[in-house]
Amino acid sequence: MLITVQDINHSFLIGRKGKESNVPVLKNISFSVKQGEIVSIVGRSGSGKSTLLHILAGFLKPDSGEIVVKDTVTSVFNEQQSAQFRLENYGFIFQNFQLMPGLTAFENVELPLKLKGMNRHQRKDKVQQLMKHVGLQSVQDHYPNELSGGQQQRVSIARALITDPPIIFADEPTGSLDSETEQEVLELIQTLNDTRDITFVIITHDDEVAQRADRMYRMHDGILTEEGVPNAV
Ligand SMILES: Nc1ncnc2c1ncn2[C@@H]1O[C@H](COP(=O)(O)OP(=O)(O)OP(=O)(O)O)[C@@H](O)[C@H]1O
Repeated sequence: MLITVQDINHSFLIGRKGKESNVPVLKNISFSVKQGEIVSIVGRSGSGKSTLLHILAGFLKPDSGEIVVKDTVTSVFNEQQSAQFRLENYGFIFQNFQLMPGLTAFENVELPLKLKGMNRHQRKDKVQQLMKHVGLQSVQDHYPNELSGGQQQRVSIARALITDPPIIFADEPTGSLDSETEQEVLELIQTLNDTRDITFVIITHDDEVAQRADRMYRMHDGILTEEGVPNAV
C-alpha cells in the first residue's frame, strides 16, 4: 500500500472560553490507497473531507490513529518533518487554483523548481516539456488573469507535477469549472495517472466526479465508507 490510514479520530474544540465543547469531526477513519490509483472521497459540505485531507498532508495532527505513507509513519512527524515530506512526496491542486497573479503561467510552474534550487537551464527544459504535455505551450507567457478557468487549473496541475511527486491531493479540483472544462480536467488527471503513474486522492462533493475514480469512499458525518464505482475493474 502507498497510503494506509488506520483509526483516525479528530475533534475540534468550539465555543467560548469556559463553555467549549468538543465536536468530533473524524470518527475511526481507516482506508488505503494503492500505488497508481485514483481514489476519491465524496461527501457533503461539513462532512469532514477537508479536515481529513489536512491530516493526510500533515498540516494537522490527528487526536489518534496512524498514517503510513511509503512505509513511513507520517502521523508522528513534527512540523518540519511534515513540511519536508510534503515537499518530496505531495503535490496539491485546489478549487481556486491558487496561482501567483504576478507570475506568468510558465513562472508559476517553474516556481517549485526555483525553490528546490534547480538551475535555470534545467528548469526551462523541464517546465517546457511539462507545459507541452498538459497542453499549455501556447499560453505559457500569459498571466493567470489572461487564462480561462480550465487553463488556470492546467497550470496549477502542472505546478503540482513539476517536482515529480508520487502523490497528488486534489481538493475540489473541478469545483469552479463549467461541466465541459470539468471533463477536460478529469481527462487530464486520468492521462497523467496513466502516463506518469501518479496516485491521485480527489476530494469532492460531486458524485459524478467521484465516480470517475478507480475507487470511491463516502464521508458522512465524519464516518468513511467505501462504495463501488461504475468503472471498477
Ligand atoms: N478549525 C476548526 N475549528 C472548529 N471546527 C472546525 C474547524 N475546521 C472545520 N471544523 C468543523 O469540522 C466539520 C468538518 O469540516 P470540513 O471543512 O472538514 O468539511 P468538508 O467536508 O471539507 O466541507 P466543505 O466541502 O464545505 O469544505 C465542520 O462542521 C466544520 O465546521
